[in-house]
Amino acid sequence: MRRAIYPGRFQPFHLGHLSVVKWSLERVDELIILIGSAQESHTLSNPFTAGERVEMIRKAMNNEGIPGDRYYLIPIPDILMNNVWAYHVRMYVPSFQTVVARNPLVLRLFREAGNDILVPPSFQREKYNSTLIRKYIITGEEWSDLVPNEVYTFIKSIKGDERLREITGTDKR
Ligand SMILES: Nc1ncnc2c1ncn2[C@@H]1O[C@H](COP(=O)(O)OP(=O)(O)OP(=O)(O)O)[C@@H](O)[C@H]1O
Ligand SMILES: NC(=O)c1ccc[n+]([C@@H]2O[C@H](COP(=O)(O)O)[C@@H](O)[C@H]2O)c1
Repeated sequence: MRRAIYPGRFQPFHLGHLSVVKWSLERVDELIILIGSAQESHTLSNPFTAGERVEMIRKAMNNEGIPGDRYYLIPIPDILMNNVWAYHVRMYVPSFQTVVARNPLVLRLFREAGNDILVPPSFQREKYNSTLIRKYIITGEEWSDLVPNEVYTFIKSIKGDERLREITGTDKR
């Protein structure tokens, strides 16, 4: 049984992330989706709480028909010491052999800790990246086609778009 871990902040979870998840599940039996920077919320770079990210990802996975026994969703707060982060992560999650990532620091830290690495292809990264989506939410440009439908509906339902505009001072009220 091969289990991999896929770390990200998922602020928000977009169609590129979903493609990475599907790509990974074609190669491993189980995927641990590590929701990083779990302590962060209500900021420009990290508008959503860890719990909200759990919810939006699970809704997207359900809608895709990805069975719940093929993945874990585990939020983990950051720590100050990069050097021991991979070991910190190990403490919170089921055992894994492989790491799925494109983030160079994440790759470096897990490689040094002795893990195998799987680097997914870039799925239209110029379009599917959370920074751009957060920018579109703030400027009012269309972003619904960049995220799974359930993520869009969920963010609207918690007024996450209004939150982001409000904390950046671009809310019209
Ligand atoms: N479109 C994509 N195709 C392939 N990998 C991606 C894509 N978008 C993000 N990733 C990878 O998924 C992991 C988690 O990404 P992350 O949550 O930081 O998303 P992001 O879109 O890069 O967000 P941000 O712009 O806020 O940094 C990283 O390894 C990142 O390189
Ligand atoms: N020292 C640490 O706590 C440490 C080190 C490397 C990555 N991380 C986290 O892993 C996640 C990686 O995801 P991103 O690719 O979205 O940056 C982030 O939440 C990042 O903060 C944490």
